[in-house]
Amino acid sequence: MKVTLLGAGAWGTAMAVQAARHLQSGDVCLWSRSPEQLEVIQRIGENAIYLPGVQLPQGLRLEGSLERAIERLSENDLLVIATPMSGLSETVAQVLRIAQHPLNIVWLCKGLEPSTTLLPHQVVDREDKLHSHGLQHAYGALSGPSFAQEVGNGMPCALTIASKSNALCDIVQGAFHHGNMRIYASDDLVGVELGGAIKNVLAIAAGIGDGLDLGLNARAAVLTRGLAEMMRLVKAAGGRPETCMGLTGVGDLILTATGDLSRNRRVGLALAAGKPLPEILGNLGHVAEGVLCASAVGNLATRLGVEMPITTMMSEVLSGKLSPQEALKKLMGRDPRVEV
Ligand SMILES: NC(=O)C1=CN([C@@H]2O[C@H](COP(=O)(O)OP(=O)(O)OC[C@H]3O[C@@H](n4cnc5c(N)ncnc54)[C@H](O)[C@@H]3O)[C@@H](O)[C@H]2O)C=CC1
Ligand SMILES: O=C(CO)COP(=O)(O)O
Repeated sequence: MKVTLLGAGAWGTAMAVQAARHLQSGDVCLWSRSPEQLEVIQRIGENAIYLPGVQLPQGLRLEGSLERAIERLSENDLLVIATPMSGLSETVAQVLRIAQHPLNIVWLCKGLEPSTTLLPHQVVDREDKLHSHGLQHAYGALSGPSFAQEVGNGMPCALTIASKSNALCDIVQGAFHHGNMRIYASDDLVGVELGGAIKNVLAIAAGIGDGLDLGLNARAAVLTRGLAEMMRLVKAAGGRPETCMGLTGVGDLILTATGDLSRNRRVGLALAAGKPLPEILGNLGHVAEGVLCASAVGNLATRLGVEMPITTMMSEVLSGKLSPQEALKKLMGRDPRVEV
């Protein structure tokens, strides 16, 4: 089997390394839009900017031509889009324009499209209608609790592939389920993708709480009530609330909200320390998807008539309308209610 990954950030690189650990030399290809980045990776054998300290396997092929990266794949191979959410629509459109036969396509990004509040699979659907010129591609979202650095270092990890196509789930398992990685299958795209988007916003909230020294009780309250918000929105959007109890919901929420490797949690910690958001994002050097999708999650919730107080407060903090302290006061000042 051949695998091509598009996007050589932290996660694309780590997943390329994971696939290359057991596939044949030359079967895994990592594409980057930046020739300068590829030249450095080639020279030092490491993606030092995005995934420092992880030696890339000799057999991992680096590619600067998008056409070559796509055209090497047959109908039984796998294409992985590893860009942030902001690059998904443009990248999938390019792929569909180049494709000469049906492809198996999965994406790794977590978030919503800010201007439309569409989930990743809905963005892909839209692009498919515009650019697939009659080819029937198979699509899916691969998500779950996974810090790139740990996967790059070969540490144990479990993920979920969500797709309507069982054949695609098998292909994804064939590419990544080996060694220290397990891949579970699901058909709940809405539940899997909304969990991945919302947990990033909640990780910012948990980071703010920890940065303000609000204590472990507060952290448990944010995670539990945040999970309730996630389940409500998933249900209203047509997904299965029980998906939120799995890897891509509570699993990823625990990881991201409590693990200091999380970029989203680190944004929250820095906001609590009073740093301005542009400075925080400038220093991060990576994407923090929760910052970009908090207001889209809030807008979707409003449209579907779902109450999401923690998410809404995060959106107000991130847009500069409220300070973290003011948001806390508002949350704690809410009227008592039944726990649902
Ligand atoms: N880093 C992690 O541990 C994990 C990240 N993810 C998700 O994967 C996605 C990517 O995250 P990271 O790799 O960590 O981000 P990153 O910030 O480390 O790297 C992003 C990469 O994407 C490239 N890129 C951005 N826009 C692009 C476009 N339009 N076309 C081509 N390349 C483009 C950038 O040049 C950069 O190389 C995010 O949605 C993130 O939430 C999911 C699981 C784990
Ligand atoms: O999605 C992730 C872990 O599953 C990575 O989280 P951050 O983007 O917050 O680092």
